[in-house]
Amino acid sequence: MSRTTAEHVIEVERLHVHAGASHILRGVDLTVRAGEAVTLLGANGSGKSTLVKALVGVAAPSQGTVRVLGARLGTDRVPWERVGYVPQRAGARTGVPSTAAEVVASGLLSGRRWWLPRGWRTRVRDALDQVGLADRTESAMHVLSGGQQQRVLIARALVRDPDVLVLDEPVAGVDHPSQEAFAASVRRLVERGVTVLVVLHELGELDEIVSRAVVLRHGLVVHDGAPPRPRADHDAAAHRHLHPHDDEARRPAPLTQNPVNGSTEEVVS
Ligand SMILES: Nc1ncnc2c1ncn2[C@@H]1O[C@H](COP(=O)(O)OP(=O)(O)OP(=O)(O)O)[C@@H](O)[C@H]1O
Repeated sequence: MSRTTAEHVIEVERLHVHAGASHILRGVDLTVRAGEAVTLLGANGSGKSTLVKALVGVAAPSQGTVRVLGARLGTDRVPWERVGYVPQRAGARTGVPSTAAEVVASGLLSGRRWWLPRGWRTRVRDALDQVGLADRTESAMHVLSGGQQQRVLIARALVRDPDVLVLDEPVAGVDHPSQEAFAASVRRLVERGVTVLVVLHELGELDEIVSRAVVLRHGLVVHDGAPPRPRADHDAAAHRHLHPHDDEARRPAPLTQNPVNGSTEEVVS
C-alpha cells in the first residue's frame, strides 16, 4: 500500500541533458508510480547517473520536464524532505572526522530546516539499525569498512523516512553482509509502500524485490518492463555469446539484449 497520494511519484518527459558538447540524455520518458520498486540498468556511460541526478535536481535539463511528488523541478517547490537520495559511491572518507551518527543526523537537515528535530537521536539510531549498524552509532567513519560507510550513507537517506528513495549503485563493490542488509532494508521499505528507484549493474540480492526494470542505452530508454532473469542455460556448453562490435552496439537494441552489459546473445541449438 503506497504512502503518497500522488499517483505518479516521478514523471520525466522528453528529458535531454547536455554536459558541454556531450548530449548525455536524448529524450528520456519515465513514469514511476507510488509504491513501485524500479531498477535502472544499462552499460557504463549509458546515462543512469545523469538521469537520477536530474531527478534530484543535481543535473540541469537542457530540454524536457521532471516532476517529483507532483512538483515540477525548477518552478514548483519540491518537498525534498520526503525524498531520500544515495549518490553513486564517492567514498565517505572525506577526511572530516565525523561519527556514523553525525553523518546520519545530517540527513534530517533540509532546505529550510537547519536544526535537528526533537527525537533525532532515536531516529538516527533506528536508521542505523535498519542497515544493521545499530552497534556502530558512535564509530568514526574512517574506522568503518567501505561497505559499512556505504550503509551509513543509506541510513542518512532513510532517516528522513522518505516517501521516495533514489539510490545510485548503492551496493557496488560492497561486502556480502552489507548487500544482504541493504536488500533486507529495501524489502521492508517496499512493504511499507515507499517508492524505490535504484541504479544497479546486476539485480543480485534485489532480484525478488524489484518489479520493473528500465534500461538505458546511449541516453535513451530501450526497455521498460519485466526485470531480466538469469538464463538457466547460461553456463551450458551449447550456449554461445556473441559480443557486438561498436557500430553494431549503436543500433537500436533488441529486447533480447542483455540489458546489464549491453551484449547480445545467440543460443546455438
Ligand atoms: N559533467 C560531465 N561532463 C561531460 N561528460 C559527462 C559528464 N557527466 C557524465 N558525462 C558522460 O556522460 C555519459 C553518461 O554518464 P553517466 O555517469 O550518467 O553514465 P552511467 O550509466 O551512470 O555510467 P556508470 O555505470 O559508469 O556509472 C558518460 O559518457 C560520461 O562520461
